[in-house]
Amino acid sequence: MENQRLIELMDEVRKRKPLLHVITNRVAINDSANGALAVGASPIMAEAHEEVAEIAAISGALELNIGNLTPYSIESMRLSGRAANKAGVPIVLDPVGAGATDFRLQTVQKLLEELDVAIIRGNAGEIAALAGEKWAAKGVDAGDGNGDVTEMANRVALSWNTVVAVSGAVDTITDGRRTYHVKNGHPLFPYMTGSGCLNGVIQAAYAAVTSNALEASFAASTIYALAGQLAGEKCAGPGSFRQHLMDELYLMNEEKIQRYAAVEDVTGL
Ligand SMILES: Nc1ncnc2c1ncn2[C@@H]1O[C@H](COP(=O)(O)OP(=O)(O)O)[C@@H](O)[C@H]1O
Ligand SMILES: Cc1ncsc1CCOP(=O)(O)O
Ligand SMILES: [Mg+2]
Repeated sequence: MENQRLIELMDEVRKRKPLLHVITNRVAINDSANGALAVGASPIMAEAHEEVAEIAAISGALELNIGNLTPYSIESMRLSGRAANKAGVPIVLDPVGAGATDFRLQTVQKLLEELDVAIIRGNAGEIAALAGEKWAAKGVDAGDGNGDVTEMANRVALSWNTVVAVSGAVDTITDGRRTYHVKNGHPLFPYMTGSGCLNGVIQAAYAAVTSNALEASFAASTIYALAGQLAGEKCAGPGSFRQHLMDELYLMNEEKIQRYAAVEDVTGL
């Protein structure tokens, strides 16, 4: 995918300011809302059963994040997800900690069976859990494993007919046929809790402006990782990284993308 297309999509998000319906965990909720605003989207965090279907149906995209699951929030996800599917609103799912407990994994599998999900975004441990691979995930963190991340991502994408974005030092984005790597990023990212969750919200912002989920996910992954890279170069530790990340998302522009985006089409390699 050409850098020019990334830039067009970035401009489109800023121009259209899509409404994003986000159901997320209480750790990441504030940074997720601020990051959505920084890229030009308009977030609403809502999980009351009385209103979620209505909000999902009028949104540009719906993001479901299972970081703090409760029976109540699971029902919020089902109700909003069904309304989104009915209205043709794309859904992004972040399977936070899917490798940590059976409850999380089973909830994700049930959501995927019931809903048509455009993008699954997770770290390697979470995608390995969905692929049924052995992997030493560590709570909500990626942990360690020997599996081939690209192969696992392709498999998960094909089984659920979706796009999979695996984050890490290198991000892998695939629909099971075409696969991209994004090499931007910064080692401070894993020190900011909720940075993966915010990535998911930005995937939703881009999914709201194109019906091509693969290009949405690739653009969101690249712009987010690059913003983090530029933020990391300006700061000393996790506290100021968070502030600089918000600034760099807001300040992202054509020149930075043309100069620094480190992406590769690895299809068939
Ligand atoms: N070691 C790393 N080096 C550079 N960038 C990273 C590294 N780990 C994660 N990232 C970046 O951090 C962002 C959040 O991803 P990640 O930390 O994997 O999510 P999660 O918080 O869900 O585990 C992604 O954009 C990814 O590119
Ligand atoms: C620490 C924690 N515990 C439950 S959700 C959560 C946040 C996880 O965020 P991320 O996946 O973005 O690191
Ligand atoms: Mg995560």
